[in-house]
Amino acid sequence: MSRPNVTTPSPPNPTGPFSLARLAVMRSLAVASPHPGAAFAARRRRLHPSAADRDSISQRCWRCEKTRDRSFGSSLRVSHLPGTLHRDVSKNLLTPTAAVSVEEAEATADLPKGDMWSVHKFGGTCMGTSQRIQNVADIVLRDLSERKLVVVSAMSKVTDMMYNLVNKAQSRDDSYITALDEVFEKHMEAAKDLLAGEDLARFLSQLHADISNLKAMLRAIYIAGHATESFSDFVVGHGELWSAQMLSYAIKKSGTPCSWMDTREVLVVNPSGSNQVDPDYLESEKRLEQWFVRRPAETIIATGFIASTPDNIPTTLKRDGSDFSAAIIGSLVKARQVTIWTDVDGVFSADPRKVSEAVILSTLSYQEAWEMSYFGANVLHPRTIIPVMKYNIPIVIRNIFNTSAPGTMICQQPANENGDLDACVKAFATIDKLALVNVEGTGMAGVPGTASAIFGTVKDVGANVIMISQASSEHSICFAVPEKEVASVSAALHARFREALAAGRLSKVEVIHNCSILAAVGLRMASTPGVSATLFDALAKANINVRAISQGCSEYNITVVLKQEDCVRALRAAHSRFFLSKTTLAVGIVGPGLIGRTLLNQLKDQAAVLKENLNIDLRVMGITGSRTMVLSDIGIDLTQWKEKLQTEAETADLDKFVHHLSENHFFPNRVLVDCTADTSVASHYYDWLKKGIHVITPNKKANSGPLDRYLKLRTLQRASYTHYFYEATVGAGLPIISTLRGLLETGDKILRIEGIFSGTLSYIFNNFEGARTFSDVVAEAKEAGYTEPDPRDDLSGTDVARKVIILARESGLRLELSDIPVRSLVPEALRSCASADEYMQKLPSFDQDWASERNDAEAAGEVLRYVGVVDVINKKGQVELRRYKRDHPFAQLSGSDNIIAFTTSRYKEQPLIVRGPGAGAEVTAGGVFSDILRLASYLGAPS
Ligand SMILES: NC(=O)c1ccc[n+]([C@@H]2O[C@H](COP(=O)([O-])OP(=O)(O)OC[C@H]3O[C@@H](n4cnc5c(N)ncnc54)[C@H](O)[C@@H]3O)[C@@H](O)[C@H]2O)c1
Ligand SMILES: N[C@@H](CCO)C(=O)O
Ligand code: NA
Repeated sequence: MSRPNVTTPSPPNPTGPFSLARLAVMRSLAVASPHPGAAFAARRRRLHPSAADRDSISQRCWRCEKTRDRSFGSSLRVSHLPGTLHRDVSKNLLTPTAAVSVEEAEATADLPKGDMWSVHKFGGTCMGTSQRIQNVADIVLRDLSERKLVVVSAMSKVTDMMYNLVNKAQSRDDSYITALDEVFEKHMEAAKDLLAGEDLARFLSQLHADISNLKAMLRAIYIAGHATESFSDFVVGHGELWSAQMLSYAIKKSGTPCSWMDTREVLVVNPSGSNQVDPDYLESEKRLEQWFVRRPAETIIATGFIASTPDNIPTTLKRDGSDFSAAIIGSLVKARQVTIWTDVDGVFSADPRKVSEAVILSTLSYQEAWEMSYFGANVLHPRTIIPVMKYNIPIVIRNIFNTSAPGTMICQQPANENGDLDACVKAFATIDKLALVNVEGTGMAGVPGTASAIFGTVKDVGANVIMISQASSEHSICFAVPEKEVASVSAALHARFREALAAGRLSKVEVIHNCSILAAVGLRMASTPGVSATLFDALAKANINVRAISQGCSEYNITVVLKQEDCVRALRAAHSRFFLSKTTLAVGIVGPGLIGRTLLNQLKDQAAVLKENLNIDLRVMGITGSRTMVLSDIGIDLTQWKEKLQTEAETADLDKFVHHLSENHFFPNRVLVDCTADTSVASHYYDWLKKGIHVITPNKKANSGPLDRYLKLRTLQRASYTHYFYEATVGAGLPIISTLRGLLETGDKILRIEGIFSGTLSYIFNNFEGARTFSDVVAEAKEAGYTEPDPRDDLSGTDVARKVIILARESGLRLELSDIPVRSLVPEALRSCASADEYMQKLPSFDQDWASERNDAEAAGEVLRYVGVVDVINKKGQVELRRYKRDHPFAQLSGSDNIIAFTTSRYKEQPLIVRGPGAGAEVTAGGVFSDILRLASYLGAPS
């Protein structure tokens, strides 16, 4: 395939189509001249190949790059890539020719993609300095596409500097002259850094010429005290002219042929009201074709932002104009891809300033990008998407400062491989500072024209309606408008409906201030059940009230209106539900003692597995002891929690701790794990549950405390969707509570629960043999971590009594702790010991008493066992030291084993027995951990 002729950048052309002189005539010719003005036409004639010239031109379609090396005038027709809708360039520009032969068509049908155009756009930041321009040149050179069209903005800040020149001149501030000097300096410095030799000389000569033209024009503006829009656009557009030329020289420097394009020669747009323009694609296409004939180049640097009217008056594409230029040009050349280079890694799933865990989206559909840009996500202006969408040209947003990031591709809907709900919602966005207007009344239902009257009134005050919702009962219609417009909207509605309000046909026109919108955006929400349920569930769990809802039947967007103060929390809750692991739990650990720290270590070891296998994301947001606490917004690094509790700790404050957890709605599900033995901590469960915080604990104090409190707690918990789990309070990790619940919930009748409920006392009596002393064995049990923080709680039987109470209440008995007769193993003399240590020190003096009690039992072929009984039939509980024959199951235990026998209607002859270690750090923490996972599963984690 032969190469087209390539032209070098055009020499400075002070009398070119958009010179100062030209601008002046253009205005006078504007109406008379239906085609590019006289100078442009002359230049075109000059550049247009004559028949003789054309003989030497390699004919090449400028879009699909099919090339024909034929002399002009011979049979020539270009075949185009399938599906690219290309027009035959030869038809438009060259002599009509015979149809292409079949062989020719076949030979050209499958041109590789790389043969097509790649369009890039580099914004002002990318073009900020000479070094950055060089970087842009390098990126362009690295793109191996055969044809490259690069759209550039002015160097950063230059557009503002240029507008400033105009403003100064028209307000007769003669500092415009020094300001223009600054513009000159900036470009001269950059060019000197970047270029050398002849290229530099050419550029500087052009720059000089442009600056002196601008000076004259600004002078005219200064004298007139006024600049028309086209004058202003003419001045401002120079930033792009200079940056495009500099880049094109920089690329040429590396030996790669390159042309620059003044897009005012090509892009034709019509003004279309409120600071917008509509491209004239047909005319632009025609002019682009002409441009290519004149300057067929492989790499073209085009000016962004600027264009001209059909009458060749310079204009701009307005806001985000360079993106728009790239999209229009991309669609004109049917580019393979349009890459928009910017300073972010791509489009985020939510505003990263509000959601620190927002992720970069790898793909977005055109519609999604469109929706996102509406919501102010700094993606692309919606109009940028329209031109490329028509031809399914992907737009890729990439970070010039991080070229390793793949960016976000905006393209036709990519396949949803796994049908996940989270693949349906692509992103979340919010709009603040809104007010809801609610028009309500019985006179609206079935009355055609009410909506029209309402919105006609809103239109008359020029307010922008952001969202509308009307339930099908038609008794009310509500809509959101910007807060700053609501006063006039409300006043206008009151005036418009004065009579209806007076007559009672309308009951109110109400304004709800301080609202925000949260929108979930995703093309695949359409026809996917469960998306809105998941969204609203996430909001409900975060305790967020929804004021209004709107979803169009296109289903690209679900919009909810909420209180502005809830908006960020709502955004985070929704985002984490869809974008983080399926079940995300914010955990607060109270009491990092033996059980608490063992649990933290287990969480640390298992977190990755849970995330990977069960989609459960556990984040420990805070750890508090009785003196210090450490808090985190995203989750404490569990490999370092101990150090953090020392180095980053603050004074413990349980209220603050709970507030931190409940107010952090980054994670919608929150659980407090009480690993203390503290009654006062347990007394907070009610409030925590009320706040929507789940509670998990091995602490027996709440369930064995005053009956009325216990009942209140259970009633609240049953009436809410908040969970309270306490498996480890009885038998540590053994499934005691869950077994009992299983029996009860399936309709079994509990008759009696009897067993050894104390790991400590089990250990003591299992090991209190031979020459061993009682006090030694107690010390061992304490050392092994079986005892309560104060071992007297075990020895006194209180711990067992608490467990008996817990099971009794679970079985429906309404007993108080004081209703349970308990045989205490703490000698009377030691009950008043001030501390556990003092008790442990004095204990040996009672070893002899214990030895004789044990010996008595042994002599009878029996062992001592400390048992608890829940007698459901007689509604009683009891805790005592009993003697059992050596062959009794209770006599067969070892270590800290618990054994619990459930005698029920179904398990009457043989009780259901659960046996195993019932105390100790690992098994207890494991029991607490499994409650956490039970909670996760209640909250929706997969089983
Ligand atoms: N050890 C076991 O085998 C076992 C088995 C089942 C249940 N339990 C229960 O587990 C809980 C913890 O037992 P442990 O052995 O880890 O006790 P521990 O004394 O080692 O730990 C308790 C921790 O809680 C802290 N704490 C106390 N009051 C606090 C408060 N108001 N605020 C914050 N922190 C406070 C303490 O400073 C300590 O760090 C107890 O309720 C116990 O009954 C223990
Ligand atoms: N101290 C208790 C811990 C388990 O609740 C025991 O020994 O059984
Ligand atoms: Na248990």
